[in-house]
Amino acid sequence: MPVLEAFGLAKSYGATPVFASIDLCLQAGEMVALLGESGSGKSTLLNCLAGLDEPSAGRIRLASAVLTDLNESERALLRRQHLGFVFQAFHVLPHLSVAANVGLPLLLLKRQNPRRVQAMLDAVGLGDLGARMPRQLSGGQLQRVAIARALVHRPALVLADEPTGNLDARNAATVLDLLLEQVHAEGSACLLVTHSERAAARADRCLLMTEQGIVEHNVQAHT
Ligand SMILES: Nc1ncnc2c1ncn2[C@@H]1O[C@H](COP(=O)(O)OP(=O)(O)OP(=O)(O)O)[C@@H](O)[C@H]1O
Repeated sequence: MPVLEAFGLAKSYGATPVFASIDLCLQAGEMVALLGESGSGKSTLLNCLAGLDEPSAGRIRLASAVLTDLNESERALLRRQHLGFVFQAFHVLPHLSVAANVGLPLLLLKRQNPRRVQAMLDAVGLGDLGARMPRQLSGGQLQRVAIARALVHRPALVLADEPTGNLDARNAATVLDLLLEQVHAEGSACLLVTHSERAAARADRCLLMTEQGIVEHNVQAHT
């Protein structure tokens, strides 16, 4: 069964439509890139899929729950259990150590597990840096912390919004490869919003947001 299914999603602000006729299906363990012009509604769609915003029409099923039938507190619980997030601006908490940041989703679920935290730190190449504070890390390292945190609780779905937007080309490639590797290893699905065809080419498949809805998109592979 797919991890995420959306049917006929539409979103308007007042009389202004942002998107319409969005159908989407993500399987476990696949990273799907979502491209689209600025303002086409990619971030708004991610917010709807995360249950942070409500679509004007349509239905979303996430991890066998119908998200669009849930109230706000039920959506918050579903988000905590089944979603991981990676943002452009890292969103690592500055007053917590690297290990505490990675362990936060487990703490919130009352499933603390230092061995799992260490395994995720090892997986993203930060095995020796768990005791450091975020200010002692580079941008590329901070995004690796965010990837470890997004996956530590084995979420069904990871939503990544421009995760390499603040990184140089070399760090961007490393971070994307790590995200892809971890998504494959952990069996989560990942929706990667990006402006970069180069980033999109690293995903398992690529979609394009258009005024007619979402369509499959072929990207040229670059290194
Ligand atoms: N709260 C809001 N109220 C009214 N309009 C909004 C609101 N949030 C977003 N919009 C509008 O919805 C449209 C889509 O915005 P969104 O940020 O989802 O696009 P995007 O594809 O993610 O853009 P970018 O690639 O530039 O980040 C834009 O025209 C934006 O101005």
